[in-house]
Order: sequence, then structure tokens, then C-alpha cells
Amino acid sequence: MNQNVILQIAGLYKRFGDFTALHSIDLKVHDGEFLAIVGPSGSGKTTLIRLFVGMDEPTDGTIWLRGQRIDTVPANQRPTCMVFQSLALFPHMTVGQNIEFPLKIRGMKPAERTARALELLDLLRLPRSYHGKRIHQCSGGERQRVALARALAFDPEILFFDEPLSALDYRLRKTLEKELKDLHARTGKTFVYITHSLEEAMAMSDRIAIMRAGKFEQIAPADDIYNRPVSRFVAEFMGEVNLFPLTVEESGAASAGSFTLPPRATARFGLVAGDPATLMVRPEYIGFVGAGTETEPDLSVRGRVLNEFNLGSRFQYEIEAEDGQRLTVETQRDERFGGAIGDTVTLGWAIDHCHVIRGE
Ligand SMILES: Nc1ncnc2c1ncn2[C@@H]1O[C@H](COP(=O)(O)OP(=O)(O)OP(=O)(O)O)[C@@H](O)[C@H]1O
Repeated sequence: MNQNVILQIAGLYKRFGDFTALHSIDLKVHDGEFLAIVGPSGSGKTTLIRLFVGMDEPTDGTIWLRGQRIDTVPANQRPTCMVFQSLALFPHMTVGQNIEFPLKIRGMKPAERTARALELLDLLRLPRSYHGKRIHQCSGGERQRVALARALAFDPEILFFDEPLSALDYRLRKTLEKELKDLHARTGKTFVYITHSLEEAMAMSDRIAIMRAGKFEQIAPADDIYNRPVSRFVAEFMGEVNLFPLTVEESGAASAGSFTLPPRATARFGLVAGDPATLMVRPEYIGFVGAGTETEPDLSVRGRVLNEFNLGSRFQYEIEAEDGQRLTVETQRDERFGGAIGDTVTLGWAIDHCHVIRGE
């Protein structure tokens, strides 16, 4: 990925009657980037993609592709934009006919079309013999690859994906996630990928844009979004999290209900008395403090184990602190809590693993 901007939008609005689906959106997508757009249902993800590809018009604002304004250009004259729709294959046609379809409507000669289709089968790691195979004879995963080959047929610079894997079972989804990431690396193309799934976004993308009610709440690399969310909404959207509202006192210490943050910690986060803020710590950074614990943790809480959940590679615990707050803790399998449900435990973690979210 380089820092050249391939796609830029500024002040984009979309209204449906009285309802504003997109509120003054700005975004820059870099050349060769894999950008995931994540957000709850109804946040405006599909509306945004429809504007990119010309399936709908913005109420206000501009879209540029490589510095050229495209929001006023009809969809069929935006050759660099293709939407990947896995379910839009023609079932009665062969794999080859499907892949060649966009080339045929653009007038490419049959021999050239077939050569291109075979190249794309190679790229998608499908056997060349599939060229004559009917779509209904292909498995779900193969169909996804054919749809991708078709989207790539005209060599678009950007591919837009609208939840392509959401209907697939877990194993196939995981396989295709890896294949998509690999395809992105091999083609060097720009991918803009809409998903509900945080896991998918984390696994594949260079940056994640979190959408909420028609606006971007945060746009950043996955690690930043996960470890340094700008709001409670982003923190909670990005998986399990422990959030403690802080009351910063004149002394510099901050009360977090079941524990107190020492002045050196509040100073480090730049908090002063009266600042509204929330302390965040992810479940995997909290550990059980026992006789064998080598160093005293910076912060600790006593509580009771309410539940244990086996997540496969990890274990998750629900703990009730003495002030009634619920905490979520995750350990690796080999660090599983040795006691019983109902036991009183001490939990501890490092200030380095805390993040402060400012504001109400
Ligand atoms: N043609 C339309 N007329 C009126 N309202 C619309 C229209 N299209 C979308 N909306 C509204 O705009 C909002 C955003 O819809 P959009 O489909 O973009 O959400 P989304 O984030 O893609 O959701 P999902 O994840 O469920 O697909 C929703 O409240 C939706 O009801």
C-alpha cells in the first residue's frame, strides 16, 4: 500500500425524504489499501457503497477517483469500480460464460475473452477445466471464487465488497478470508470491504472505518481501533471489553468504583479533576493474582467467579467485583483458573494495558 489517494469523498450526504442516512462523510482511501467499513445494521454502509459505484446519487458532496470527480458520472462509465456480489452469478451459464460476461458486453472478442477467463481461473486457483462447468455444479466456495473472477475480469482498480461472506458457514468463511487477503496481496488492487463482522475486518484489512448512524466514528489500523478506541461505542463494537467510569478527584487519584487509579496513572493519561473519562481494559490483559504471581499488579480488584466459558483456545470468566460491577476476563487455555465457580479471587492488570476514553 502506498500513500497515494485513489478514492476520496468530501462532505457526502444522502437523504431519503426526511431521513439522513449519511451525514457529511469524509474519507480518503489509499492506493492498494484493504479498507474495511464496519458498523451495525442501518449505519449506512450499503448506502455509501451504492454512491461509490453510481447505483445512487448523493444528496450533497463529492467523490473523486484518482483526482477525477465521479459522483456525476453514470455507473456504466465508472470502469474502475466493480461491486463483488457473490449471489449475482447466472446459474444457467457456465463458469466461463459468467466470468466473460462483463467482457462480452464491452465487446471483447471471444478468443481474448476465453484467454482472460482462463487467466482468472489461475488467479483464483480454480482448475482451468472449470471453464465449461455449470454454476449449479459448483460448491459455495467455488461460486464465491467465480464471482470474484468475474469482478476482476475487467481489471478494475478498486473492488467494492458488500458482505460477501455473510451467508457462508464458519469454516468456508475462514478459508475465503485467507484467500481474499492473499488475492489482495497478489493483485495489489484497492479493496473496500463492508462487513458486520469485526473478526473479518480485523483478519483482513489494513484499516478499519467504524460507522455509526451515518458517520464515521473512527478510521484507523485494526490495532489502534482495538487498543485505542475513541469512544465507548467503538470499544464495545470491537469485542469484549471492561469499561470503568472514572471520577477524578482533586488529589489526582481517580475512583473507578471497585478500585482506585493512583495519581501517577491519572497524570500519565493527562486527566485532571472533573474530567469525564472511562478507563478501558480488554479481558485478555486481566489475570488472576495468586500465590505464584511474581510481580504485584498495578491495579487490582477482588471479586467472585460467576461463570466460566470454554472458548476453545481460551477460557472466559465472568467476575462480580465487590461493588457489583461485572468484569470479563480471558485466559489462555493453559492459564485456566484452577478454582471453582463461586470462589473469591483477586484480579490484576498493568496500567500499560489500560486506555482512557475521554468524554461522557
Ligand atoms: N431507498 C431508501 N429509502 C429510505 N431509506 C433508506 C433507503 N435505503 C436505505 N435507507 C435507510 O438508510 C439507513 C442506512 O441503510 P444501509 O442499508 O446503508 O445500512 P447498512 O449499514 O448497510 O445496514 P445492514 O448492515 O443492515 O445492511 C437505514 O436506516 C435504511 O433504512
